[in-house]
Amino acid sequence: QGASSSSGEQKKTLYERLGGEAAISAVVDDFAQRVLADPRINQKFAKSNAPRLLYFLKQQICAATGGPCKYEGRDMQTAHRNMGITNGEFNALVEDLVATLNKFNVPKPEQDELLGILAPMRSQIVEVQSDATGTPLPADFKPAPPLPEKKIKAGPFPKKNQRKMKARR
Ligand code: HEM
Repeated sequence: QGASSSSGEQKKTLYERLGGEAAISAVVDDFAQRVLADPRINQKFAKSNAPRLLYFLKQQICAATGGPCKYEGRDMQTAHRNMGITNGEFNALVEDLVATLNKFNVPKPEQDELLGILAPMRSQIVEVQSDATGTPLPADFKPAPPLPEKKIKAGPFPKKNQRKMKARR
């Protein structure tokens, strides 16, 4: 694989190698189920709007892996502020993601590439340097509002004919 660029082959984006929109959507849905069932971290999600979270998570992963999306959510520090997320809880979330990636038979190189994209976000998300898990959500945490129904229905991925449609206007 390492020699592919010198021989002029096109390297597919991680987005394409993961399987594109349908695969990323299915992976995020499975991952979210695991997270919400994981007592090490699910308290943090108690007040949050799930459709909004899934929307932005899919859009962010699509964008970060070279897909056709633009991430329109809040930056990671702002989104996770005042949640008291620990290092141990960040690790637990990564474990849940790896379990999902294994379930979907995502090959190790692609898993490592995705985890490598997410790893630098740790310092923006973790507020408590501790291995503890299952720590409560601070009582004064205020979740972000739900997205408009229309936006959720349209989904986080650009419409396949969006470019054409815009040009005709
Ligand atoms: C690399 C790891 C992570 C990524 C890429 C990520 C990504 C995101 C994204 C894209 C959003 C939506 C932002 C928005 O609403 O504008 C979000 C929100 C949220 N994340 Fe994370 N996250 C990560 C780690 C974690 C961890 C470790 C926890 C808790 C254990 C967590 C808990 C939450 C919660 C509760 C929300 C909703 C916030 C609200 O309702 O205002 N995240 N995250």
